[in-house]
Amino acid sequence: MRPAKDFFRPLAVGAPDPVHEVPARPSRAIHFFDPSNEKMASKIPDMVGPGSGAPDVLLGNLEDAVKADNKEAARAGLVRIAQATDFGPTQLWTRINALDSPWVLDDLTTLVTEIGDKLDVIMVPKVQGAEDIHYVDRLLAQLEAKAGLERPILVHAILETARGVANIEEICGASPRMQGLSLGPADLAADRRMKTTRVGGGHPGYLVRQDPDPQQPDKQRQTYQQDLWHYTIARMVDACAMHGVYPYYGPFGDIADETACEDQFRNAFLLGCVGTWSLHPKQIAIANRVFSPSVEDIRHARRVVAAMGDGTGAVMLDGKMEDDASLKQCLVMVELAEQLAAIDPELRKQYDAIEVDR
Ligand SMILES: CC(=O)SCCNC(=O)CCNC(=O)[C@H](O)C(C)(C)COP(=O)(O)OP(=O)(O)OC[C@H]1O[C@@H](n2cnc3c(N)ncnc32)[C@H](O)[C@@H]1OP(=O)(O)O
Ligand SMILES: O=CC(=O)O
Ligand SMILES: [Mg+2]
Repeated sequence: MRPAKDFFRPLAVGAPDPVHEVPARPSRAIHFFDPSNEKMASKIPDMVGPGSGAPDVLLGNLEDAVKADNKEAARAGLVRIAQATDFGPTQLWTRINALDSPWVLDDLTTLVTEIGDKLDVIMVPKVQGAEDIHYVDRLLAQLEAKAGLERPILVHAILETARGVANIEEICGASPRMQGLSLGPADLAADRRMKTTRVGGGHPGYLVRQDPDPQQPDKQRQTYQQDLWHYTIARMVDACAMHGVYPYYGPFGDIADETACEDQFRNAFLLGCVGTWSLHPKQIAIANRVFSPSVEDIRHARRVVAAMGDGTGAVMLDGKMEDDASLKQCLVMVELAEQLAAIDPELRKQYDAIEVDR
């Protein structure tokens, strides 16, 4: 661990100063694309915001899902797209190859020196502990200095190994570059020897069953499917909140099952995640819908804010007690709505039309 006095010092001479607080930029949908897939790549310039259908983040993926033979083409494709595109309010992220792969060094050196001024966040897969973040941190500082960048590129870790989960707090606090964490349910399931073969989502076998009725022992008992990812997401949310970084759900691989995708995203939103991945264009609308507070929630939150006056004491609203703590819950919603309204004109219209009565 670096001592506190050195934590915010640049790790290379000439590198930009680290940020002291991670900027709270909306990132409801982190939309993955394969820059080596020409058809997919050709759609990216038209997916840039502002606009309600746009993802908040476009992510050029270089790791899993890109064929080994296409790794170099993907890297070069991302450089081409980034140089040719004005991303406006949309963030540009990339997912580099794993730190033990033969491609990652070239990913970092090429991307930072060629398009470092366009890249907001680098997603690092299969992070095992703080040592992985320290490696990337120093290398990025050296490359930023070489490229003459004026702002630091942030780092996002994917949580997809048991060791990564065990080291979650030290990963979140490893560097001022840490922007957030995503759940990697496919790799994590494999690493933990879980028995689901799905990419995210539930499993019908993971359930609890209603107790037997002693009066009717043969009666069919209700079962309730449980969320396989609850424990991991809850840990992520706490570790991220503790370190002032942001938690995200990850991939939902059953592209056809939009209902279950929405449910999984909503569970993550309710628990504290700020966004999720979108693998297919139709998942963008789901993510944008789920990770934007509803008009009803914002109306209620604003009513509580208005009713609470100076923010202390207790009041009754619609038969329910509101106080300093519930006011803080409501302010989380109101602040998120303000950030989203700044980049999403349709949401702004909806939130602006809310009338607040006592
Ligand atoms: C476990 C993990 O690591 S998850 C993260 C890694 N995985 C990924 O990044 C996967 C990204 N997504 C994909 O590769 C694809 O969406 C697939 C393979 C899931 C499905 O692809 P397809 O079968 O081509 O989907 P589909 O036929 O519905 O595509 C419809 C259109 O959307 C385009 N499209 C599909 N996915 C994307 C995307 N992610 N971004 C932009 N456009 C896309 C297709 O090119 C197609 O264009 P067309 O209408 O001009 O023909
Ligand atoms: O990279 C994502 C995963 O689920 O694995
Ligand atoms: Mg993975």
